[in-house]
Amino acid sequence: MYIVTAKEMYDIDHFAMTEIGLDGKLLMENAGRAVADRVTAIVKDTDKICVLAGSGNNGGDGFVIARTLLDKGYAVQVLQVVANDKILGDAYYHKRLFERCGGIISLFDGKCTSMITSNNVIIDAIIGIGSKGILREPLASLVHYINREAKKVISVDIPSGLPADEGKGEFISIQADYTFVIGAPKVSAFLNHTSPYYGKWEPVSIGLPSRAFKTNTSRFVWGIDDVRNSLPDRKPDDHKGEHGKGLVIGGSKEMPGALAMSLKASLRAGAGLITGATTEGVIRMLSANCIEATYKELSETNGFLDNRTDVSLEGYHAVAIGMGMGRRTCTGDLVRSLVHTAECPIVIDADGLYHIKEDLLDIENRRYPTVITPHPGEMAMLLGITVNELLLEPFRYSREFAIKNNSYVVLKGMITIITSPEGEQVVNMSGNPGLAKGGSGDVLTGIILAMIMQGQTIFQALCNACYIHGRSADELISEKHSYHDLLASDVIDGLAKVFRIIS
Ligand SMILES: NC(=O)C1=CN([C@@H]2O[C@H](COP(=O)(O)OP(=O)(O)OC[C@H]3O[C@@H](n4cnc5c(N)ncnc54)[C@H](O)[C@@H]3O)[C@@H](O)[C@H]2O)[C@@H](O)CC1
Ligand SMILES: [K+]
Repeated sequence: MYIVTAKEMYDIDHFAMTEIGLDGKLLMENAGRAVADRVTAIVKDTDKICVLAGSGNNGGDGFVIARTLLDKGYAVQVLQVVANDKILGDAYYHKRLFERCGGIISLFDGKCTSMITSNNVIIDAIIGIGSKGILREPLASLVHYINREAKKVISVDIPSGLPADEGKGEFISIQADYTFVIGAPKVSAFLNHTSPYYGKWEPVSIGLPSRAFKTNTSRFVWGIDDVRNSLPDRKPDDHKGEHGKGLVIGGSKEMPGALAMSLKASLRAGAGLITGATTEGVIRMLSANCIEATYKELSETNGFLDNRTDVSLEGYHAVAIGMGMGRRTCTGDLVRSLVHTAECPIVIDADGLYHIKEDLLDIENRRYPTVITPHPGEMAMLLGITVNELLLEPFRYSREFAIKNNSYVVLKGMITIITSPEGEQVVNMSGNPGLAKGGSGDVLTGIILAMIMQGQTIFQALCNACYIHGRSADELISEKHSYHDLLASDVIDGLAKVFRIIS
């Protein structure tokens, strides 16, 4: 499933019409019918439906929906929210079809709000992705009224007034209960501040060819089929070396568990051999608990790693660094020197991110893949901006950082955005609020480390790791756990089921 900006969606429509030859009226017919089909699944035969139709093609979709529902026997009428002379082109064509089928259209006079209260389902086809700036009057007041009074609101393509793109914090929008997105979800369906306006959303296909999407966008949602297609099988004659020898560097006297979580997750996610490099004290605590890992003792100052040991990375296929190591200056020296010298992929997480902020050039100049896995607070810290600024435009900030610093960025959050150094972006939607706990990130880093040693591309490995991590939490919530009690270590145990589902 692709994710589009408004411009990309217009380019896709344009491509379908000019390069493929699909007629705009046909696309509108397909859109309206597909939405009407979904509407019939969520309304009752006895419901009274009011379609609000605006001036553009979104309004045109509304006329098709109204005609289709009328034909199916539903009590449906249209409230046209703009003057007659504003309905033009394909929308006018479909308005006429609706009228000729016996459809009734009322004109919104700025007051006739009884249409909203006397119908129990509102279909919002006021404005789609053509919305510019903040909604003007009288539509702004109408939207406020609907949000206050309407019973069930179903938006067509996007809640009217909501921006399709990121970077816009001020708007007046319909609060939908359901949104049927036309062709592909828009970027705003994935942002913290705009996604709640969609209610439950679902894409509907209108016959736009996949060539049109491939040509015009490079952003998509990673799903289980993508995992199945890219995760390499384990062959009967494989040996442990073929599944990667990974090194996890982290831990301190204050946070020994973070390292344990990454080690165990990495082993459960299929790594061949995993070594934990940490302080003597942490090794003593963990070794009985995580017996499948091996350990390497590093030098320390008062229980925190320092840079006095000469850490050899010879023979390791990938390294993860940062979890539970703390923010002592001596530890920072170790992180920066390893990032500088490691001749293999390196995953930097948690306090490791804090330490690299001082010298991002170390990352930019690396000749081997670098993966950073920040949550929004860490990403904002790396960028020198506020979390609110980041969350207003997470796709743009991630892409700019990844390209500028030649690194893969896994920006964790309600949804996770994975960006390659070339700017390709994937969204992972598995996972749930039960993951908002200490240790979840350490588990994800462990899974990432394992995945990047399994012979997929680094980008696929990151997408698969995020999907698998979130899916484990989803399976656990659907069975025996709740958002409240789920622990990071449960997510490690849940991996067994996810791998069985995938294979
Ligand atoms: N081939 C296509 O382009 C297709 C488009 N489709 C639909 O068409 C929509 C896009 O259509 P349009 O580009 O015509 O645009 P819209 O229908 O989204 O809205 C454009 C209209 O809204 C008005 N408007 C914009 N900003 C406003 C504001 N702040 N306050 C008040 N009025 C404002 C404009 O004056 C314009 O008349 C999509 O969202 C989708 O629903 C579908 O029918 C499928 C095919
Ligand atoms: K709409």
